[in-house]
Amino acid sequence: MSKDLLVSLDDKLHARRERFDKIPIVDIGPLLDGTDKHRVSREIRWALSNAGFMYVKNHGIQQDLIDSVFTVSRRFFDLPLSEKTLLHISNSDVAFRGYIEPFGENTNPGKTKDLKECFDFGPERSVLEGPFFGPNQWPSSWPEFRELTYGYHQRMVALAKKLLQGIALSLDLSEGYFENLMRNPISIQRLLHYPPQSGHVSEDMIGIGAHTDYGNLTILAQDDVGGLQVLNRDGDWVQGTPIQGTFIINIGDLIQRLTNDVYLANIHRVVNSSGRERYSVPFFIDADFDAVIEPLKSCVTDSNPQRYHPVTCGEHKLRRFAASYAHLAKA
Ligand SMILES: O=C(O)CCC(=O)C(=O)O
Ligand SMILES: [Fe+2]
Repeated sequence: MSKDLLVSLDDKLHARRERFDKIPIVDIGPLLDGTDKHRVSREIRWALSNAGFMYVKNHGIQQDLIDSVFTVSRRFFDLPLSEKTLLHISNSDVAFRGYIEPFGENTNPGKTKDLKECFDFGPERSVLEGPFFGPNQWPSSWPEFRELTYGYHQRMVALAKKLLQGIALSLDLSEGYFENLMRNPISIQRLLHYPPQSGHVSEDMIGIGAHTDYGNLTILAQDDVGGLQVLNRDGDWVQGTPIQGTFIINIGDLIQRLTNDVYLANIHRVVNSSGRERYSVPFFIDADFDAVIEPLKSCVTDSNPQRYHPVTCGEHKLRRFAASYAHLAKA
C-alpha cells in the first residue's frame, strides 16, 4: 500500500470508526417511494460513517437491463486488442473516454500494476468542451452496444441523484442540497474486465490496486465471481461478496472532504483469484467541474477541526487522474 494510503488508514479509518466485518445492506425502497426517507437516511449514515460502503436493494433498476449490459461488456472485451486499441482513451484528449488496456491505469501508483481493462464513456458531447466533457468513442457498427450502455448510464445518473438526496438527509441537509453542486456534473460510466490470477498473488499486480474513489458517489454492479475487498478499521479486508439484486454504493474523496471525514471514502481493491473472468460495471458521479467542495460547517467541531481546504471538483479529479493514468504520465 502506498504511503499516502497508509496515512489515511491510520488517521481516518482506525481512529473514530466502528468495526464492520460485513458491508451493511440498506433497503432504499422507502427512500425512492418516499414512504420512509428518514429511516433510510439513518441507515445510510451508519454505513457511510463506518464502512464508506453499503449494498442497496430495491433500487428499481431492472435485472434484465443489468444482465444485458454485462452481456455486451463481455462481448466488447472479447474483441481483438487491435480493435479495442482503436478506441484508446489517449485519442480523446482530456475528455477521458475510451479503452484502457491492462496497466494503463494504476490506482495505487508506484505500488500496484492493475490487471483490469476498462471502457469508459460519459455524457455525450459533439466536441471537446473541456476536461471530462467531449465525444464518446463507440465501437463502430454496433449500435446496440451504444444504446444499451448509454441507456444504463442515464438510469445510473437518475439513481445517483436519488441516493444523494438520501445522503443529504443523512447529514441533516435539505434533500436538494447536492443539486446546486450538480447542474452539469462529471460522470463516468465504466465497463471492467478482470482476468483471473493464479499462484502466488502479491500486491505488486492485482485486478485493481488499493484506492479510494475520487468523486461523490460510485454505483457498482458486479457479476457473481467476487473479488472486491474493502478495508475495515483494523486493517482487515472485508469481502464485497456479490448479492443478487443489489448494487454496491461507496462514496469518494469529495464527500469525505465535504463531511470533514465524518463520512469515509474507504480504501478498496479487487483480487480475482477465482479462476474465472470477472466483469463489473461501476458508475461514478461527481459534482460540476467548477463546484467548490469544502467542509460543511456542521461537520467542523472542536473535536473535529477543519481538515481540508476548499478544492474544485475538477481540480481534485484531474490531480488524481494525472497520478494514475500511464498515458498522461508519458504525455
Ligand atoms: O470492480 C470492482 O468491483 C471495483 C472497481 C473499482 O473499485 C473502481 O473502478 O474504482
Ligand atoms: Fe474504486
